[in-house]
Amino acid sequence: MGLTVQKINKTYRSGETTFHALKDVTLEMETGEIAVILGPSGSGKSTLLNAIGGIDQVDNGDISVEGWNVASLSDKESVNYRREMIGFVFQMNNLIPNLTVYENIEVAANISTSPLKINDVIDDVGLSGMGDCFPRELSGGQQQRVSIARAIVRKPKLLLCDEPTGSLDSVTSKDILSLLKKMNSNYNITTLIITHNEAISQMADRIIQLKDGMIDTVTLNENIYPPERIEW
Ligand SMILES: Nc1ncnc2c1ncn2[C@@H]1O[C@H](COP(=O)(O)OP(=O)(O)OP(=O)(O)O)[C@@H](O)[C@H]1O
Repeated sequence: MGLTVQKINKTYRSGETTFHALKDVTLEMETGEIAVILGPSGSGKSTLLNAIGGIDQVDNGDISVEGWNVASLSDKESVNYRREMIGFVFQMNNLIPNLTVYENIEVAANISTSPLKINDVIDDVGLSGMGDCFPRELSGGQQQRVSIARAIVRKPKLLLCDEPTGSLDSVTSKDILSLLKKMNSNYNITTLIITHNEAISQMADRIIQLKDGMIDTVTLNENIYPPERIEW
């Protein structure tokens, strides 16, 4: 079933002015794919991701994610949709500073009916033995690993990443992208990554270029590189 977005429009209004942030955006992804959304600042990348993630409503059009009709969910249904279907990873990891690594992941696990085992996820993201650490004791890359663990523990079907390597150096970025690739393969999670960094598109099955709120191009990538071999 995957993901289908059909002719969605989103306008922001403030006072007299209206800004058309998404214009007839149509795209699709198959289950288990990795797609990258590229585009200049202000082209609508986050608006699109937030609409797909059920954080923000669109004006019209359809969004379907593994059978959920996202554009027509009530507030309560969209809470369930996000809880059952979506994992988010942001540039700023938003970890809770006075909770340990284990507890940060536990908070997310507790809102799921059948989460993964927290210690297994800690191992999966390469933080074995660090469950008792506090975020301030970790590097930026390790903190981002915790936020990926927090997203994964609820077994989402769709992982939405907004500039997941935006504050990391190139070596650490590749590590984080490798981890996202591993999670994508291990759990068959459809993965959508927003980035400013065109190099990241080398690891994606599908490259979506946005321009002025519209889809500029969609390219199916035939030469996929593992993240560690990306030319930065
Ligand atoms: N809440 C809002 N109210 C008014 N305008 C908004 C709002 N959110 C976004 N916009 C506008 O919509 C356009 C698209 O914003 P969006 O954040 O989706 O772009 P982006 O491609 O993700 O940019 P960036 O790469 O800088 O994060 C921008 O021009 C932005 O100013």
